[in-house]
Amino acid sequence: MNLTIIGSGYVGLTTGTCFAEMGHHVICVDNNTEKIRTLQSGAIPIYEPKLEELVKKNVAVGRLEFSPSIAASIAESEVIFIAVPTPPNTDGSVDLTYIEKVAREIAQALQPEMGYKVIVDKSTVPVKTGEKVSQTIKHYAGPNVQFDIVSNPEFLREGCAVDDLLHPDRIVIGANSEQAMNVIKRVYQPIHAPILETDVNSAELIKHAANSFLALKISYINAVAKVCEKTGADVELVAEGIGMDKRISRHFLNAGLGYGGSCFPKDVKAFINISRTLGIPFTLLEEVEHINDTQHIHFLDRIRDRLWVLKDKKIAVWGLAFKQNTDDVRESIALKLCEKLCGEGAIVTATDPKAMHTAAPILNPMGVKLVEDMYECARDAEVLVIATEWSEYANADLQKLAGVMRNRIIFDGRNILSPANLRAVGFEYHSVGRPSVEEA
Ligand SMILES: NC(=O)c1ccc[n+]([C@@H]2O[C@H](COP(=O)([O-])OP(=O)(O)OC[C@H]3O[C@@H](n4cnc5c(N)ncnc54)[C@H](O)[C@@H]3O)[C@@H](O)[C@H]2O)c1
Ligand SMILES: O=c1ccn([C@@H]2O[C@H](COP(=O)(O)OP(=O)(O)O[C@H]3O[C@H](CO)[C@@H](O)[C@H](O)[C@H]3O)[C@@H](O)[C@H]2O)c(=O)[nH]1
Repeated sequence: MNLTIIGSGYVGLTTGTCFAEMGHHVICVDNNTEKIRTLQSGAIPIYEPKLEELVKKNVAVGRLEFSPSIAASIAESEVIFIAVPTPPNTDGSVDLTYIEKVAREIAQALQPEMGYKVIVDKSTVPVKTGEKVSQTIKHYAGPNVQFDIVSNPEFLREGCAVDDLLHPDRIVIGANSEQAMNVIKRVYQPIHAPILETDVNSAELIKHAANSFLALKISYINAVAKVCEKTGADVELVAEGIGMDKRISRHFLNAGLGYGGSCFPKDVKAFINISRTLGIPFTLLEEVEHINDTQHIHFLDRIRDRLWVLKDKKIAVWGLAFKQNTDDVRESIALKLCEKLCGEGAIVTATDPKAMHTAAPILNPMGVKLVEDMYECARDAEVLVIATEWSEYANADLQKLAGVMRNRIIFDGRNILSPANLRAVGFEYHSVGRPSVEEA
């Protein structure tokens, strides 16, 4: 099938590439001409495991192309996916100006002689956005243009997007016409996954409800972690114990510094706002957000309790990306922590295996020194803070680390190190919701 993806950012590029891998002919469009030039030159603007080789392979066989023009791409495509940003406004509502602009651009490009088109929203949008997109296209397109709107929310996780796209838990297709439903089912025909067929509104709501529920699990375990800290219980054992119940499951019960990234913070905010606008305040989600907003502050309080005054103390931070296996620092808790440490006058050095270039424009003005090598980053530090769950840090050479630090003190915000191993090397070790290993 011939597909166009409008928006060649994280979702557009990864889904477009995976659609090509599934055998479709895909044109990824973006209005950022610089990005399109980069992609056309063979470079990949984001770090995502397995993506580069798939892009190269599918470009080489002519299944994947990049274009700055919506109009030219739409003419050739049966299905048009929208994957543009839906960022938060200051009041938490969703900024839908990108979606509205694309709807107008599609409308202006559609011609009756092009035949029936399916326009699919892949961006995360408030319930009832599909209706607005449909009205907008009808309003701006000429008469006799035939199209349907479908909602097909995307559930990929950054860092494992390719596997998530090619082996998803489920595919949700929200369509109000059988014809549109059948077209999108053909798009996904090569994928072996259950398909949930819904109306457009339900599909849109599934995405916000799913992300908010996952965020709720994280805030829940982080709240439990605080109780563990006060009582000497171990949150890892508690998570295991509750997660063994299949109705709960162990997934997304990793206590830590809280959730970041381009999705959970904005989507929880959006769902709170959508519910409030509908006259049904979702106070449970307000608490989820509050727990997340205060989680890293509580962690910082614990560092301050240990060092007393942070001013002029050298603190090393391992991890800047919002999670492992990505160079994305959007809403990264690690950066918030760096900002607060700098704000108190600490001398902060930081490192990350992939996200130094994305973090640098934010951290350089704060005075954070970025150091490539993780051990050099920790040299002479009074405290090492682990802020992202990279496997490099989980597998750190503790003897080597002990040799470079001024004090052997670690604050592990992601619970990736083993207290027993740290005790053996003589580290003082503090983590989230687990008993500390005190100074030898
Ligand atoms: N990042 C994720 O992991 C993820 C996962 C699932 C869903 N989503 C949702 O997908 C949507 C896109 O997110 P993203 O992370 O890919 O954003 P992104 O910022 O990485 O990419 C969006 C792209 O759209 C382009 N764009 C904006 N306006 C355009 C226009 N008028 N014409 C053509 N291109 C245009 C931008 O230049 C950018 O390249 C959001 O709604 C997000 O919530 C994101
Ligand atoms: O048990 C956990 C799991 C995750 N996190 C944190 O939660 C954030 C988000 O992690 P993750 O969900 O793995 O990454 P995303 O790429 O943001 O993916 C989420 O957001 C996407 C965008 O909507 C959805 O498509 C995905 O299904 C959803 O998992 C990160 O800061 C993680 O460190 C925890 O603190 N504890």
